[in-house]
Amino acid sequence: MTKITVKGLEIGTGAPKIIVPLVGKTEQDLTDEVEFLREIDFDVLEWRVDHFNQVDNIDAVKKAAAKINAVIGHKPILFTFRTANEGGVYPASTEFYVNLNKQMITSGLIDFVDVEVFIGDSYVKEVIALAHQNNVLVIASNHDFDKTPTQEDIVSRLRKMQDLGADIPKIAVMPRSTTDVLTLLAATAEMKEKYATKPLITMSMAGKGAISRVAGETFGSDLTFGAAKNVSAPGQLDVKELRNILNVLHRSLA
Ligand SMILES: O=C1C[C@@](O)(C(=O)O)C[C@@H](O)[C@@H]1O
Repeated sequence: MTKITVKGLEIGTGAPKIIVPLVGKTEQDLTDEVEFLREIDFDVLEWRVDHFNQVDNIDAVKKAAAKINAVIGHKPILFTFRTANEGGVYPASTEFYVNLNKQMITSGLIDFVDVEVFIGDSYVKEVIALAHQNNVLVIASNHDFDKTPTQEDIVSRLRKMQDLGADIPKIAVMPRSTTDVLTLLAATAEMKEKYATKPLITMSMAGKGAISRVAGETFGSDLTFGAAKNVSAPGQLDVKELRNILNVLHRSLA
């Protein structure tokens, strides 16, 4: 498995790295949240731009990204527009989505971009190619807020992302039962042991799935999302507690 190093952060070795989402609505909210994050121990910042009230104004998006970068730019920054189909808050066309991502990829302000794999293979390939030309890494993603697909289906989605050229495949699914949580963990382990050539991110959401957000080093998920101020999905743990649990588990595995 290849590890990835971004801004000195090694992904794919040791305890899972922590991504903290930023979900401010206004430029002021974002500024306040980012200031607050200065003092927080985390590894990657995710800007969930679909929450931003000026997301339809590319100049405003770039201006906000520059402000975020000025404060947190020593850490990797992940730019994510989550579509409404997959749990985001701003309904947008595919053209809007692709254009926004392309504009940000060439802005020099981000390290990672999140691309939803089911937006269409040709769009995904186009965005990945542009990202790689601009030294931006791609997290390909898929979210099911309703259910947990079968183990086979989860593995096949992760493999598809990897085959399309993503640097990190990611899937988030909703459990309806404890067995669903096991399905996600089993799919993660299968992907990791049999197919993965890249770091992975997987999680089972909500309270029932929270165990999957701390168990990545055992099962094969290399990054995990934790909340500093606000959660961006159900089941995210407090970032400080999350770091403690990850470290405790890491020590037991060493
Ligand atoms: O894809 C993900 C994972 C996530 O949905 C979670 O369950 O932690 C949170 C989102 O902000 C992020 O983009």
